Amino acid sequence: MDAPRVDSEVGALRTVVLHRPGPELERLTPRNADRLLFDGIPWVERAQVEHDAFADLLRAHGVRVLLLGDVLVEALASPAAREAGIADAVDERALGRELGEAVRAELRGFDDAELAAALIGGRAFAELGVTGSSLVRAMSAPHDFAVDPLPNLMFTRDSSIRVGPRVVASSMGMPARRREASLVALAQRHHPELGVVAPTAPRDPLSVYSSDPAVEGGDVLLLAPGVLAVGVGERTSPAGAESFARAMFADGLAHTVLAVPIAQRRATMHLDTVATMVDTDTMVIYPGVLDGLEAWTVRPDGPDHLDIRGPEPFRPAAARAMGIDELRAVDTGVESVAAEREQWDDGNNTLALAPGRVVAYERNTTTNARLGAAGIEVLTIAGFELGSGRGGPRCLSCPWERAPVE
Ligand SMILES: NC(=[NH2+])NCCC[C@H](N)C(=O)O
Repeated sequence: MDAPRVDSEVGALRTVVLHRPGPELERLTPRNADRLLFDGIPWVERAQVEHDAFADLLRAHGVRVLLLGDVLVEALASPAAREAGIADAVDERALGRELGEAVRAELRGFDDAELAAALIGGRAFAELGVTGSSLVRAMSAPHDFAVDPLPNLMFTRDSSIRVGPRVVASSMGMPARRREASLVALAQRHHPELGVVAPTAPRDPLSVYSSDPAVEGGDVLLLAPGVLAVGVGERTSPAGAESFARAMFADGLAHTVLAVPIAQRRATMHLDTVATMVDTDTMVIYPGVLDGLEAWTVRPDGPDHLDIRGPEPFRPAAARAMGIDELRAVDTGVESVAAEREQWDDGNNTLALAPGRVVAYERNTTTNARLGAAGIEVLTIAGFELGSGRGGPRCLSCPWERAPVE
């Protein structure tokens, strides 16, 4: 059987990985929300209702939805996966060696479902049975975390990146999200059906590798087969973009990478917060950056050498790399206050189900109306609670298979 592939942002979506938010969101408090990258305290049950509606909409359009929580439990049937997950979750630098070992021992006693819940939802000291002499334990409040929760796991876009048949485990820029990438990679690698093989041989048709300098999936757009745009800003560093580009070139997965500088701000944490593909030749781009967006065009030039040119305006550079006359941008209202409000609420963060058909948050009425006027079919979901972590339909989904675009 051929490996599933993703070669574009818009080819008909066949399979997608989502994560239904759960108890990990109940960990958020006003005291820790900033550190855990949330702007509000979500109502968890409502977030689940919204997420279920999103998954149902995708299923109604013929998309197979894989839920990360289920995938993880199945993967944890492997003893090696259990041990790797536990090793990753227990930070000896925070707990010390003795307490770390005690927490590991307790986690080893959990069944697969309990362990998955602990790896995702974290564990407070009060919820663990570990006793014994530990200064860390003695000096910690009962609700302090012995194992950190992963409330951003539902933003599956960021923690792994599928390009062609390859799955790249991201190297997360934010400390609060570092463990997500290894947990997701573990779930994928050990899952009997997803069956992604070991990370060792980079030229295997299917493999997972992570590039050490930071690169997060929300920054990576597959503009066209062989053409990637990589946002460089708060999450992805220039070194991350470069090592990602080199890996893509070495494995023949891209011929051009456009490095796109974006402001290092919360509102523009990833490239996909300001621009996403809505059709083979059309993007929705936040008007506040539309004219200023630039790109460095990076191409391979011999085995180790890179040909780097720029910076120049993004759209013509992208069009040239994609081999089209023009990369259209949907006009969502030049510099209007509505555009700024809706950018904050992920109005530009659409998920394409097929060329010209996207999922968007219903609240972004101005942006959605402009998309409709430009001939794009917009399917909407509620995102009042889901959006409190700042992420829209694209962030909430990791495409696992898309049909080729014509
Ligand atoms: N691809 C995206 N835009 N993802 C949004 C991630 C939101 C998440 N709370 C974070 O700050 O990391």
